[in-house]
Formats: sequence, structure tokens, C-alpha cells
Amino acid sequence: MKIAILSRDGSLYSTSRLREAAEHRGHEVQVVDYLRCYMNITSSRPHVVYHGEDLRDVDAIIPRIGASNTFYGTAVVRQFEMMGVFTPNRSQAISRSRDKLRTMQILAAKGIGLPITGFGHSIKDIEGLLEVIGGPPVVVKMLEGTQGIGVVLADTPAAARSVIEAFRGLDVNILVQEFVKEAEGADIRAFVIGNRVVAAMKRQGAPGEFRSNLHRGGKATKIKLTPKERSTAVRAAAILGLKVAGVDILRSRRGPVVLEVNSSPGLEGIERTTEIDVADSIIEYIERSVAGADRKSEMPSPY
Ligand SMILES: Nc1ncnc2c1ncn2[C@@H]1O[C@H](COP(=O)(O)OP(=O)(O)OP(=O)(O)O)[C@@H](O)[C@H]1O
Ligand SMILES: [Mg+2]
Ligand SMILES: [Mg+2]
Repeated sequence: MKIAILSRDGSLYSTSRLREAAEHRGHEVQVVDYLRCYMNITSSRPHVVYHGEDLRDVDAIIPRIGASNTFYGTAVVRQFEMMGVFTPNRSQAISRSRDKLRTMQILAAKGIGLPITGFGHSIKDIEGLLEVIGGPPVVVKMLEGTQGIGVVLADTPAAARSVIEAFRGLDVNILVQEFVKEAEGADIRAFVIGNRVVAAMKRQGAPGEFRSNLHRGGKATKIKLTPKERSTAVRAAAILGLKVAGVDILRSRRGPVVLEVNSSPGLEGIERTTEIDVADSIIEYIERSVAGADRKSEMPSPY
């Protein structure tokens, strides 16, 4: 097969591991900087041009779209879809998962466990918003934040009010969430490929830090998921239409609650922690899908 990895930088751990795994399995691999792709979208024969080369004989793409390039990146993925090229994560699923609000609304409708979460626009409604989610302590988070940046814990009504006012003053959209204290600064990353969890790790925040992100000093360890955690992760990815996903879960009193679902999950943390060859599993999944075995599971979602 000819596989194009849509990534800005071939030297990134995830990109180079995917390349290595695909080449090891006998495929031809090209790393394509999607910001350098251009196309005539009105052509009756959809195509993508990269450095003057028409990428016409690609069998599959692996989108690794950075959070700050979702708009252009998903447009490129969509163009490949129009060309009939296989992608484990379709453009619509990637856009959907980038928006925490949209993700939560979709998952809530399907009965996935979630932290109690509120959304509002006007600072005149802060009191009401805090009330509907059960009052402080609350976690206030930016809708499109990443690496734990823009995730703030507010212990008191006054703190919650001023944090929300500050974000809204900058015209940033936010979610306000119940603080899941019993998670004790840890979360679970379940790596889903197709319809199974291939690897899982627990991330524990640095002492005194409620955010477990590795970028914020968290430490990862291997973990065995409960059947309920496993099925929650698989269902969450499937509902969003993602075939490769990093599902972040908190262990709450009410059972597993999903925080977010990442459509370009990093491989470095999970592979180093679990010593599982996740890159190989992704390539193997793509092989099976292109061969047709898995295509029937690709049901479009109306959201
Ligand atoms: N409601 C909550 N209760 C308790 N802890 C929380 C809550 N929300 C977030 N956290 C902690 O903060 C971390 C960062 O939150 P979240 O994953 O929502 O943000 P992010 O910036 O999108 O991070 P990522 O880099 O994983 O995309 C979580 O991994 C978790 O440890
Ligand atoms: Mg995120
Ligand atoms: Mg997260």
C-alpha cells in the first residue's frame, strides 16, 4: 500500500513511529505536511497537490492534525475522502472531537458517563450556571484547550466567578464542570483502535496539581482497565466515529466519566509506558480496513 501520513513534522515521535511501523509491514510511506497541500476543489476529479506532485495513488492516509490547524487540516482530509482514499478518522469526526462542547453533547445523548458539565455565554448567568452544575469546587476549561492549558480549578463561588469573567472577557468559550475530586489528580488514557482498547495508562498529576497532563509534569504508569472502563472508551470513540482515538477518562464515584476524546493521540507516552507497539496496531488496522473487512463498521453520524 501507499500510505501518506499527514503531519507537519516527520521527526515527531508519533510520525516517525508510524512511518517505521508501516515500512516494516512492507508499505510505501510518505510524510505529507498538510499545510503545504493545495488543490483545485472544483475539479470533477478530486486531487491533492503536494510540492507540485499530484498525490493520486495514495491508498490510505493517517491524519495527525495539530490542534491549531484543525480547519485547514480537516479540509485536506476531506479532499482525500472525496478521492476515495481510506482514512481511519474522517474529517467530520476530527472536527467533532476538537470541540469539547460538541463532543460532550453527542456523548451525553448516547448515555456515556460524563462529569456534570455546564455551558453558558453571558456573565450575567454565572450564578445560574454554577447552580445547575451543583456549585464549586468547579473546573473551568477552554473549549479548545490542550495540554491542560486553560483548565482551572475554582474552589469557591468568588474564584469561579472571577475565572469565568476573565475567560469570557477575552471572548473565550468555556465549559464549567463538576470537580471530580475522587480522581485524586489522575486520569486514564485508553488508546482505542477499531473497536478495542489496545493500550491504557494512568497519568498522575505532579504533587499538588489536579491536572494529570504529562505536559504539566504528570507521571504515567501501565494500568489494567475494568470492563466498564474498556467499554466506555470503545463506545465513546465509536459514537464520535473515530477509529483511532485517545479516550481520557476519570474514575469518579459514579464510575468512569469521559473527559475528552483525542483524534490524533500521541504515541510516545503510551508506547513508552506500556511497551505496546501501538503504531503497528494502527497500520494493521488500516490494512484490514483497506482490504474491506472493516468498512461496514464505518457508519456516518448525523452530528
Ligand atoms: N472535571 C474535572 N475533575 C477533575 N479533574 C479534571 C477535570 N477536568 C480536567 N481534569 C484534569 O485536568 C486535566 C486536563 O483537562 P482536559 O483533558 O480536559 O484538558 P486538555 O487541555 O484538553 O488536555 P489534553 O492535552 O489532554 O487535550 C485532565 O487530564 C484531568 O487530570
Ligand atoms: Mg484536549
Ligand atoms: Mg486531556
